[in-house]
Amino acid sequence: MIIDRLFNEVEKKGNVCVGLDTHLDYIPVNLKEKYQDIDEVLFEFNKEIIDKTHDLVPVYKLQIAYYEAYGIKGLLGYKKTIEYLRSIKKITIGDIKRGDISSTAEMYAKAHFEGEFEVDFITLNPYLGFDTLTPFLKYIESGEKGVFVLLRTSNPGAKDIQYLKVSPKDEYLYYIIGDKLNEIGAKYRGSCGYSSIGAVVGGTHVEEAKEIRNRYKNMFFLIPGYGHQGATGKDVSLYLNNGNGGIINSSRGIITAYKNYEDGNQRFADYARKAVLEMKEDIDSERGV
Ligand SMILES: O=C(O)c1cc(=O)[nH]c(=O)n1[C@@H]1O[C@H](COP(=O)(O)O)[C@@H](O)[C@H]1O
Repeated sequence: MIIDRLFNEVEKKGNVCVGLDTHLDYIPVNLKEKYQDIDEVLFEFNKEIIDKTHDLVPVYKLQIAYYEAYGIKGLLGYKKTIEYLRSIKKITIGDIKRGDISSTAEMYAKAHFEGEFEVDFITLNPYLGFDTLTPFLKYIESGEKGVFVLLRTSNPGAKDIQYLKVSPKDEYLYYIIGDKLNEIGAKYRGSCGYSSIGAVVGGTHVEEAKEIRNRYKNMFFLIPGYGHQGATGKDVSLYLNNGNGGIINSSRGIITAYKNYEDGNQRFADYARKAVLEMKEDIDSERGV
């Protein structure tokens, strides 16, 4: 199952997920001048970073908005990047955060679990209801695919809706979502004990971290918020379980790290590697393995 593959990769390479949220402003001018088309610029930047980091990390996440924003050429850059990652056997997450009625969700599943944009995992937004997850289940059942469903996000506005207290137990809304995902996910557990239906839990809020980890023992977490949004190795480690059970995403903190150095424009991928190594060290010193 895909979740066993991810678990095993985390055992070997640690928890860092490189976020390829590639804004054109993040790309050094010298690289932009070298290529004519946006798809080439996006891909070549991503490829250099991938080539310098793939031995250190288990997984890459691409937030699709950064590619959609540049139209068809942008999406071509997305496609080329995921194809490259898959060709070198890296696990890919398409951060698409979709959620819609089931007939439409069926097409989202087809769009991102098959064809030109095929990835191993996608992110989903459950706020239209749990029936929106159904079209993805046949792919998860095949063992090849997995999802990370938004549970409690990293942004300050997470408190506006996700923290509303709801009946019958007067608990935060995100626990209602978590309990249901846990129930649906039980059918899709791999031999590692985790389900291919995972959850997104922002590392920026730590108050309930232990409770969330203990309540959802079989749920694998995608944990964003490290670095630019303020979460530290100590914060995100609270969501891990014996050093596994979660991957920690950093996007700007890795791909724009070069901007802090005088020779960064020429060596952006070296500085991405350095940022990954520092992040790994920070997490490894806290995760208790
Ligand atoms: O689903 C996500 O990945 C996600 C959920 C969340 O709660 N917060 C969050 O920041 N993200 C994504 O994680 C990435 C964070 O980027 P950086 O803040 O640059 O590391 C972006 O791609 C966000 O869209």
